Amino acid sequence: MYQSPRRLCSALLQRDAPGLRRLPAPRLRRRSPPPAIVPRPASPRLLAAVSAASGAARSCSRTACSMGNGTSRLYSALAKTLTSSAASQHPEYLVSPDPEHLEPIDPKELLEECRAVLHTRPPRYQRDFVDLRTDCPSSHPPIRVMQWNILAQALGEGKDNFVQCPVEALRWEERKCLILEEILAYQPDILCLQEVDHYFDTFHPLLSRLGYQGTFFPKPWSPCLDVEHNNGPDGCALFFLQNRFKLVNSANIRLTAMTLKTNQVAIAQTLECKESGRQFCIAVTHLKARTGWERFRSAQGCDLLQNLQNITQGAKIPLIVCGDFNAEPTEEVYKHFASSSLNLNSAYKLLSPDGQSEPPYTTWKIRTSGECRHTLDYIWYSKHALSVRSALDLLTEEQIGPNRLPSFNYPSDHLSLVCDFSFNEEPGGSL
Ligand SMILES: NC(=O)C1=CN([C@@H]2O[C@H](COP(=O)(O)OP(=O)(O)OC[C@H]3O[C@@H](n4cnc5c(N)ncnc54)[C@H](OP(=O)(O)O)[C@@H]3O)[C@@H](O)[C@H]2O)C=CC1
Ligand SMILES: [Mg+2]
Repeated sequence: MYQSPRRLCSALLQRDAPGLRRLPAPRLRRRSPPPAIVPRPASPRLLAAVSAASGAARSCSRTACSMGNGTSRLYSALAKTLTSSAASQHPEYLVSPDPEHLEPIDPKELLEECRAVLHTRPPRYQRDFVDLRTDCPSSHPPIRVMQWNILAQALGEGKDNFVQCPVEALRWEERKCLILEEILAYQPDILCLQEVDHYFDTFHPLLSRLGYQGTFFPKPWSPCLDVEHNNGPDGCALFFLQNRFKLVNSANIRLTAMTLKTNQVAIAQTLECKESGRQFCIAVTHLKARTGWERFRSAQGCDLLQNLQNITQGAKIPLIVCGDFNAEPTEEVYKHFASSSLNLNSAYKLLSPDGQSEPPYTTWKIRTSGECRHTLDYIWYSKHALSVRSALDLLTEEQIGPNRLPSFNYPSDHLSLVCDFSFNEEPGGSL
């Protein structure tokens, strides 16, 4: 019998964890790329669970481990016992446990449990933070932002055609742990995700119990819904740590293109830092994919910029925009963002020697049509109000490997981007 979901839930039942505790900080370095690996040590007391999970995983057929089973159903069952009877009238993917009724999870414990589930996988690669500090002393801790298209489970299994990726590498019960491991390794204060099709059964309950407040906005006609055994629509999700920020306002935006409503969405939230009292706006989006849709993406980008102009009161409130723009830096939508009156810069350009070039790739996969290596994901920020203190380096080509992504040791076809921001000292013009 497949037992790993039950073992994973053991952290959920813990009663003595005081909330999110910082794990040892990842190493910081200055522009030196040793391709190190991070072993996944299994603690002795977890060995029984590890062997049960791996044995079950080995014997689990693709059908038996399809989306929405195991942990998903367990969480949904839990939710139905904890929330009002009205919840049971909704489809399974809309049922969410009430975090008020759930105990906090110790992130170290959850990380250990993820690593136990993943112990048969190849080791995780080390990525280092590159120190980008200029002369911006700040008395407050930085704000760590993670941008990541995590790959919708339904699209990965049913539509994306990653021809070099074995189906076993995509099994949700393990891929979920790879995603959580990445989040727990970098401990972002703010998490901006695309292609989330396990919000209600996985990310919302778990991240709530790690201290995050979450918002989800599904695509109106998610392509996930075309896939058999799907787990509901995919969409954008935004999480922030409740002990660091207070929500001031929140907007779910359905993007338009030339006045037409489109299938793409964004979430924009104004947050107030509890330490400094300073406000900023954080937005997440996922623009229309595929070649031939460049003008459509450009129009969606213009609509998003217009919305953000209003929300930031004409750039008075500092802004961070995370997204899978599905556009190379040569595209019109990129140019709109780079030249907007919102005064934005793209954080990952700062990793280049001259600070002017985007990285060579943020997604790398092999489809039936061939190899697709592109820079599509960005973290934009108000350059007058914010500074990037450090950024997480990308995986190297050697680390990504010949079969590209996703793989047994990386769960998505897109790399996560992570930056530490601080407010510039002069408050003139910013709230
Ligand atoms: N019922 C209805 O009336 C409607 C239904 N739909 C459904 O939505 C789908 C399109 O939705 P839309 O939001 O425009 O989707 P997009 O074209 O934006 O792509 C959807 C997803 O497919 C991935 N993708 C990109 N390129 C490829 C590729 N070459 N092969 C496989 N997957 C790829 C994208 O991933 P990434 O971003 O990582 O590249 C993205 O997450 C339709 O196929 C239909 O199923 C849409 C509108 C109306
Ligand atoms: Mg995709």
